[in-house]
Amino acid sequence: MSEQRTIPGYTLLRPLGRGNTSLVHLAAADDGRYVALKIPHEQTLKDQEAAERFGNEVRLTLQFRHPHLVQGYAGKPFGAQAFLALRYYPHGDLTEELDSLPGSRRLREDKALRILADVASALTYLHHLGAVHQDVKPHNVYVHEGRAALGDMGSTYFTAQGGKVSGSPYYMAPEIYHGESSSAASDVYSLGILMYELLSGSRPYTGHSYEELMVAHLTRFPQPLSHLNSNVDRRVSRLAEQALAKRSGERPSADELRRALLQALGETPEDEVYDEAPEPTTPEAPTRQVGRVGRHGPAPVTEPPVATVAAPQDNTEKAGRWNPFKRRK
Ligand SMILES: Nc1ncnc2c1ncn2[C@@H]1O[C@H](COP(=O)(O)OP(=O)(O)OP(=O)(O)O)[C@@H](O)[C@H]1O
Repeated sequence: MSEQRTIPGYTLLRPLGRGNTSLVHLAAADDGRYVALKIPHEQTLKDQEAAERFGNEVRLTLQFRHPHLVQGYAGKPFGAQAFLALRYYPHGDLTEELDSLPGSRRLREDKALRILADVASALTYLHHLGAVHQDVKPHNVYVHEGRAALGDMGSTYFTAQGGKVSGSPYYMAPEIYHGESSSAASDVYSLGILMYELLSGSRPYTGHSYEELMVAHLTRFPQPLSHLNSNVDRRVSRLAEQALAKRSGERPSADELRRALLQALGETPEDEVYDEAPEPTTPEAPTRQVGRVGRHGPAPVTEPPVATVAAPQDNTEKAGRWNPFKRRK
């Protein structure tokens, strides 16, 4: 059991949560720092696809560096002592925060706008690097003192290298349901769903099955956000609608959303500046510089991110048709 494994250099203090892939503990590192220590389940290590997904998460989390991505401190992508040490967020993920709200799941506008602007900033960075996240949803957003960070790089890949298409059905763009590849625009669609959810208190599309959700995403149009919440800035409301355009080419970029959200907060959006900031990642391996992109630029990595593979139409599971409803929360 992963619960019984120990990771050298860390003292496990208490469990924080359990996901499909791993168990996460609050742990004290030997240097005194508290971390969220992700340890893959035994089952994850035995299953090649799941193990690669975890390895991908470790490598990309350590490679990327941005104030609104969950920071990785150290990790080991594969093997019996695979782990990922992350910045610890005492309030857990955003789903937990929304669930704990009294009454509705609606955040105060300024708080929601700030979280959304931060996630849009993280996506702007990833898209700038040519990567797609593929799993933007509250479960993968962590908030501390009002500022948000996007986590879970397990499904992330560089579009130039190709990768396995996936997503969570409540947040998945129409073209993904059609079996097309993920893109920056499909991340923007997921961000559009998150905008609706945080600013109106409910998701725009609901359903009890994968098929019902697919029909909703492909054929329905939600009410304008400003009708559901009169406090929402009309430009933000219009952009949220555009982010949910059925055709990917009609959606705004993550950066346009970031700018609109910051303007709605009364701030003057600045260009994101990316300069080089390499730092060691996995201690045990030589490093290779991937690119020069930023103050929030990626750290060196040991090898290319996982993620080769399956063309979208080949994404079949054992039972036949690919059905991410089974896998993702
Ligand atoms: N950095 C963190 N700080 C605090 N709590 C965390 C952190 N990372 C994860 N957790 C807690 O652990 C839970 C499980 O984490 P997560 O969902 O990332 O696991 P996973 O198995 O890798 O994911 P998945 O189910 O998508 O495969 C989260 O829901 C959250 O409660």
